[in-house]
Amino acid sequence: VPVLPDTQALQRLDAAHFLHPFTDHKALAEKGVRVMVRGDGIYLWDSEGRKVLDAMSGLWCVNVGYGRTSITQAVARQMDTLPFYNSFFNTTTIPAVQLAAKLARIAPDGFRHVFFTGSGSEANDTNVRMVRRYWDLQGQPERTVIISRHNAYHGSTMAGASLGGMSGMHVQGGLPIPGIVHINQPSYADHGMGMTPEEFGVHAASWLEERIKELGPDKVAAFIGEPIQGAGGVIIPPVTYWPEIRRICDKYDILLIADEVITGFGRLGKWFASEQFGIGPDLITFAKGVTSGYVPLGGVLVSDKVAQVLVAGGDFNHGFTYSGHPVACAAALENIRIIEEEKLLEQVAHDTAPYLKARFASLAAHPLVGTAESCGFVAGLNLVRRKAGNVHYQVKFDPSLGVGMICRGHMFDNGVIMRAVGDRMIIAPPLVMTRAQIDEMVGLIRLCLDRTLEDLERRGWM
Ligand SMILES: Cc1ncc(COP(=O)(O)O)c(CNc2cccc(C(=O)O)c2)c1O
Repeated sequence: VPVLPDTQALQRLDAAHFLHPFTDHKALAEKGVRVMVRGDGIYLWDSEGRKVLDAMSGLWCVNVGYGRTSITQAVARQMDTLPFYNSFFNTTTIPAVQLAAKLARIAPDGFRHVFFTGSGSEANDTNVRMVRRYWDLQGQPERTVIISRHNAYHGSTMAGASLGGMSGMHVQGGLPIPGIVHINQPSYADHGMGMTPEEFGVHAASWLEERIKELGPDKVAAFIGEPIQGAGGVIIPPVTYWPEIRRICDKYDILLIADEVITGFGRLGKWFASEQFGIGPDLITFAKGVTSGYVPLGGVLVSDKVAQVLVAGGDFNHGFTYSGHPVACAAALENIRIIEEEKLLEQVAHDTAPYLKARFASLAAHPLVGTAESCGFVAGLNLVRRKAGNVHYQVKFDPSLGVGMICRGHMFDNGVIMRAVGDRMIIAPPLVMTRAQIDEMVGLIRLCLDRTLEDLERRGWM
């Protein structure tokens, strides 16, 4: 039996030296950080030997599951041969070339070029500079504004956080940077009262046209959106939304960026979600699932429409030390090979995502659950004080009660990891999950919902 590390010693060192992302460090130091030690398949073990089902795939990213030694071997081989070389100054490396060619093959039609970065945020920063360069080369340099949505998540760099619509991020650091504006999000539950979902999808897309007219079409460079909003709480737009967005972008000749950092690489049963949502993007952001998180990698798939202008325009003065990092690209190549060899796209699309949909939807019967929806291997439910057949008449908890975080605490204590966004509980499980494991996960979630209900009743909040 492996010797368990000294958790307390690690917690003390962590509290003394490690500034975590999006974290209240005083609160964390009091509670003590949880030290994750090992992963295998869909399970994780912490430094106390506790096993937990990782229904969040790390951070939406471990698509092929933990413990893939073939990725380890591919990475080790590349590290032994050439651990790093850059793609500046007319040089390249074999894995970077092979991955670029592979991505061109699996990308939607009309995408034959890729710009590599180290993360999704850097990929969205690349998008901002690329679309502005595109319009400059097109003789319309005043087209600089990018429109995004409230409650979107596009990263944490200055441009990534500005493209995002999280007010809690904007108030820290004087964001958004100039030239980035937001329209409302296509959340039927929050804004669709009195309309059918289909009517609402068209209505929500009309907010884009309104904003374009306000700004002046000749000032707008691009619109960016996640096919489904992830970190915003799994907001699945009505089917009429994206085709209408595409129509409006075409009408005003505005570039369309699909941020597929979460939805890419099989999470919705296809390499990319853009096709099934009818987005027809000009640029596609990717990261996370491209390597299943084993090594950091991100990038932008660039359509022929944009690439030909960029290539004809001479130097594009942008890029990063790790753009096309050979070890990250080697990890991605093996990750993609696993997805292909195990036919994970087909398995998710035709077997396990439909199964997950039915099992997850059964949670809507729970007294605490308002709605429970899924799209591929992303799913979200909302915790409500009073259920109602119509989502607009459900009674929410006072957000200050932090019911979502209470529920998440019960999840971890009972061996499953879910993400809480306000009072919405989210899963994005590894694509390798079997039907039996889906049953196990949904059973654990139901148990935790019961524990949460008991907890809230004890507090007198129901
Ligand atoms: C759609 C989207 N776009 C860009 C990014 C930024 O990628 P990087 O983090 O690699 O720079 C993301 C990342 N998404 C993300 C990152 C961190 C936390 C959570 C959460 O749900 O708590 C979500 C994302 O979800």
